[in-house]
Amino acid sequence: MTTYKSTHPTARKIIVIKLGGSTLEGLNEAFFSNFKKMQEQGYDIIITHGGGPAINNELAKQQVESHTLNGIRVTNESAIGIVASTLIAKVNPKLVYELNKAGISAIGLSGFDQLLLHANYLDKETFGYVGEVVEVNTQLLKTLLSQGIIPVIACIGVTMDGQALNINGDTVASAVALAVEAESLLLVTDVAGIRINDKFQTHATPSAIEKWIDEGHIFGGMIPKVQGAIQVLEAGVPSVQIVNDSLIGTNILSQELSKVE
Ligand SMILES: Nc1ncnc2c1ncn2[C@@H]1O[C@H](COP(=O)(O)OP(=O)(O)O)[C@@H](O)[C@H]1O
Ligand SMILES: CC(=O)N[C@@H](CCC(=O)OP(=O)(O)O)C(=O)O
Repeated sequence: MTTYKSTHPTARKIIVIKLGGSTLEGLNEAFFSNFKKMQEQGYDIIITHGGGPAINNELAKQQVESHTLNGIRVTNESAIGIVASTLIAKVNPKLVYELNKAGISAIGLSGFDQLLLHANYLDKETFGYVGEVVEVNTQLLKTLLSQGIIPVIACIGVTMDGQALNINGDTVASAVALAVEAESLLLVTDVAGIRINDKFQTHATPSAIEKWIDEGHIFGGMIPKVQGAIQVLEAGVPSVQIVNDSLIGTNILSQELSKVE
């Protein structure tokens, strides 16, 4: 079993919460009040977000083609500008506004801010302008957290020569959770966790997840979620959950729970 040993200098533990684009329109003050409770319980919160539906709308409006491969958007030269401007100039400020209105001190960021998400091309031939995270500027995040400010991160990375790259929101959430040695990663989406044969799973192990992907029970946007979840769990983040906006969902466990009679 992997043991988790934090080298984080502050006593407060960090929860990384990823808000899926599928959920952003429906979030309300009741949901945001969960964040206040977490802060009162002594947790620092970092929010990352996607924006798949907003990006789809904008691409359609501008008649730019895009498709996904295993939940990752193949992003051509015309699409990257639209993806970046939708996430950074529309989705991110709207969410930051809602948070501040709900009394939560939040600041909007993308990978460009103090090289927050330094990225390289994932595989330019296959995916185009899609990134993988090379390094997260954890110092910037910790500085904001120490002031009681919640960083709200749009999933756009930047190369060393200033090219914006599209990174899946779940991948960014996992990279940030790993980098800050989070206590917990919450992936908030539009379903109550992983559903297999019409049954939502309360827990899932990496081996079961791999089987479900192979059998086609897990597909599309759920793939980067479970892959990120397994990666961070194996690297020592103690708790990873895929949940809906009532925070009901699947706990991803590093190994099978022993059966309770
Ligand atoms: N086994 C599964 N259980 C639940 N949802 C699944 C599963 N496989 C694929 N999905 C799909 O994944 C979607 C969530 O991913 P996505 O649309 O990318 O959401 P988000 O915008 O929150 O990242 C669900 O709405 C569902 O259509
Ligand atoms: C490379 C890649 O797939 N990027 C995603 C980024 C947005 C995202 O992840 O949005 P959700 O949270 O709604 O899934 C995209 O272009 O849709």
